[in-house]
Amino acid sequence: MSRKKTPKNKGGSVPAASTLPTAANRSRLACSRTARPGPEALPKGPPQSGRPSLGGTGDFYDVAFKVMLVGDSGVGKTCLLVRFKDGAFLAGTFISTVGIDFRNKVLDVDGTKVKLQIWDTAGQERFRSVTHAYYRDAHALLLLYDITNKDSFDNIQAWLTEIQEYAQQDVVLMLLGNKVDSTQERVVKREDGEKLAKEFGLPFMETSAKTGLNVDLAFTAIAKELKQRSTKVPSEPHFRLHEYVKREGRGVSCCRL
Ligand SMILES: Nc1nc2c(ncn2[C@@H]2O[C@H](COP(=O)(O)OP(=O)(O)OP(=O)(O)O)[C@@H](O)[C@H]2O)c(=O)[nH]1
Ligand SMILES: [Mg+2]
Repeated sequence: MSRKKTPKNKGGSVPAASTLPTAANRSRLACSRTARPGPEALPKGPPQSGRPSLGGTGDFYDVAFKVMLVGDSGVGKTCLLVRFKDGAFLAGTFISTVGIDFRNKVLDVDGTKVKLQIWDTAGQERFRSVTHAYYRDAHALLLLYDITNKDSFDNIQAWLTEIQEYAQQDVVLMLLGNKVDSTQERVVKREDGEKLAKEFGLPFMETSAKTGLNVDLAFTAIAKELKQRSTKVPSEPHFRLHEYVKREGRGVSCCRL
């Protein structure tokens, strides 16, 4: 497998650099405190499918995939991405994402460099039409709710309907119950999350962008699944996403908070 390198500050042929948020806007992507790009900085259209020529940071990679973070406003999508990309949690005033933005991260999956282009969408209703356009090119979706916010959990079914309507049929989907560090404020039981996930046949984990619990695991699991789907090496043992997540996912009681 030949290894690709995307030039710095230059998108690959697809999507065109002009359709992507600028580097300046990307650097402003941060959880809670940072300013978000205004509507004028939004990509003009959805990125086209095609790999491995995604816009990038200059990292070498073998295969590349687009992952989207979706869910109600305030569930912690931006924080989850910042935790995964930078290993940080910036508590403070909540600044809602405007439109859509992305970050890249390359993971080593059993010797294969897997590049994830992770799209952080705005949960607010008024940006739905913008984000809908991006669903069809997504290879994977992380659907989040907030364990301290019942509405965000109740809205998961509506999100699934939306996903069914706009995403590819074979999109890899995972349900995440975020903010598991907030034990006092919990209103959605872990079992309820598990039950819902089972009902829809989804892998499920509880996460915390604040402590980092299961954050790397969620993205790694997605990367493993996507890599397997794209490379299909017969000698490699079959990767089973549900089992992996169940086996590797850690409960809140076992971890530092
Ligand atoms: N305790 C706790 N707070 C979190 C966690 N993740 C996010 N938050 C807080 O929740 C608020 C919303 O987080 P964001 O990541 O900006 O939410 P979002 O889903 O990106 O929201 P939109 O951009 O409006 O769609 C912020 O105040 C964060 O500090 C978490 O894991 N634990
Ligand atoms: Mg956000």
